Amino acid sequence: MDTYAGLAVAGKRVLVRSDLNVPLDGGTITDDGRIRASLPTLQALSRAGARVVVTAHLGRPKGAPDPAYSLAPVAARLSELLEKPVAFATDTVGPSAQEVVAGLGDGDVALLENVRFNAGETSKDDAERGAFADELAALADAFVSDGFGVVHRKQASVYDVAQRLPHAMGGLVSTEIDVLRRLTETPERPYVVVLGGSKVSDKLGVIDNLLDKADSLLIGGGMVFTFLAALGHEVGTSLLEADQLDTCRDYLRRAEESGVRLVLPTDIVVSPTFPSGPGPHDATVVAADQMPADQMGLDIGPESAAAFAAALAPARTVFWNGPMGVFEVPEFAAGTRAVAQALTEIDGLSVVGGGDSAAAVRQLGFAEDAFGHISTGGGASLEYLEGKQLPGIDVLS
Ligand SMILES: Nc1ncnc2c1ncn2[C@@H]1O[C@H](COP(=O)(O)OP(=O)(O)O)[C@@H](O)[C@H]1O
Ligand SMILES: O=C(OP(=O)(O)O)[C@H](O)COP(=O)(O)O
Repeated sequence: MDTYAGLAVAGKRVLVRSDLNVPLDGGTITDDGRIRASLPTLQALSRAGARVVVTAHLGRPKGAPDPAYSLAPVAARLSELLEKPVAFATDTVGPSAQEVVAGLGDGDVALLENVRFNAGETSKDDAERGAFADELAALADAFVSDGFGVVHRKQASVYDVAQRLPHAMGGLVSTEIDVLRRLTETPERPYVVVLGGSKVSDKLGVIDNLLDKADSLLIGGGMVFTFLAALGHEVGTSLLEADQLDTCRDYLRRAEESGVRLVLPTDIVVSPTFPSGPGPHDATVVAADQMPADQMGLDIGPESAAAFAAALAPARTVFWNGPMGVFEVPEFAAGTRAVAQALTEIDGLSVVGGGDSAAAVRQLGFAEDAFGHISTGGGASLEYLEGKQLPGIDVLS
């Protein structure tokens, strides 16, 4: 077979946008789930005789090279998992990329350096993004969009490049969409959505639409403190979106009016500083309306974890994005563990979405098949569930 999803790929240079945004500790990958999830598409293309050129991002560098966000460790892991060499270009579209792509034989795989080292990738200016997409497109004859975790981003390697090359949807994106569609069409009720994590400014907005769709919304992680502050409580040095207080008040009012349960934690695990380095770390449980001014909230407390588990027990459909606390550190992992455990016990469809949420359930020792589906995209899943148009999907049709 020399085609992939209807695209002629044999002997062609095929640019694949994957989401290889994995958690790193120093240069060590702490969870390679997203790399594993990218393999079937890359293997299928390679088997079909394509010259596979993978482009991806890591973290949020500021549009210029930054060694802390290099994809070099990812290239090494990708090579191990594919059991074949992966040529690594030390730039994204420059001389190294051009040389690496020119050196590929049929079936070979290369990875380009972090696409977000280029300001054009994430620019809001169409012309600047387009100019960078031109350079990316010049490296290939066709494009496969397989980075589900970024399909909600209107970025050059996701959106603009698809306008410049013959393109197809990758198998990972279509599998993810198939599962999520079940949650939007006829979710069995009660339908509970659990939100947490640290991308608060990105994800607070999704509550707007989810209030019309879910029966209960459970709020944990860094998302909590803007709500607590909106209720007039002290939140110390916790994550806070100070310009979203009115929005949170509006959500609380609408939830009350519409009968949707919007559940906030009643107790919080606090610490004087964000934990770094090996512990033990100072961790104290306080009431959510009595946080000390000089401490930060790093997990939901035990009473809240039990309440969240109880709210999840009758659910027939659950979507969860965003850890309940800084799960990477044992002192602040209990809330995330309790929610994960509750998801494994429901009688219905449980979906965990997001790079860190997926990493959390694996790191905390849960078997992947204990959940209905583990999605590689958190923000992307949430925006899909909201019913939003996703630029990276729309551009393919
Ligand atoms: N209270 C908190 N304060 C700061 N960071 C938090 C808090 N709770 C959770 N986090 C962090 O949120 C991160 C994951 O957030 P996010 O990227 O939104 O999730 P996902 O990748 O699953 O979509 C984790 O690294 C975790 O340590
Ligand atoms: O980690 C990701 O999303 P997620 O944390 O919502 O799962 C994706 O790689 C997208 O990254 P971005 O949110 O920096 O665009």
